[in-house]
Amino acid sequence: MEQVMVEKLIDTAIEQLKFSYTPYSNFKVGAALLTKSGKIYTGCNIENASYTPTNCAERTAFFKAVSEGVRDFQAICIVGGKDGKLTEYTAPCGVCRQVMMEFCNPKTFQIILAVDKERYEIYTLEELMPLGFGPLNLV
Ligand SMILES: O=c1ccn([C@H]2C[C@H](O)[C@@H](CO)O2)c(=O)[nH]1
Ligand SMILES: [Zn+2]
Repeated sequence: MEQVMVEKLIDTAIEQLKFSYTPYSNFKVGAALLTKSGKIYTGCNIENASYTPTNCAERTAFFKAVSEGVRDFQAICIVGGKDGKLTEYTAPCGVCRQVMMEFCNPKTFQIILAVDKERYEIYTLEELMPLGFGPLNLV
């Protein structure tokens, strides 16, 4: 992916931190999900007083896209930190990795973990979900 697109995804993910609803953990996460046609779906984490209904930023972005009929995913950028302070990489939780397995090609889907535009790492889904279980296993 071109550097300019990586930077746009990082900026977009950081912008979402302001929408993050986290009265319980104060851990704010933002996501920017890029489709193959170049559209970006955004997401933030949304917590709940009953805790388990909490939705991660990544799944918010995926479900927004899928609910609009869009499933041609290319990459996702994730940023996060306590009180919204970005000091370390925030990697997707296991549930979000499983949702990615449902809709993305593990060999090509790119996961960008970022702190800022100068500090980021890019992984494939396969690297973060080795031996994952997905739709092809049911064929
Ligand atoms: O990759 C991650 C990891 C955690 N969270 C959220 C869930 C919860 O609101 C808070 C603390 O786990 O961070 C995400 O949105 N994405
Ligand atoms: Zn998650």
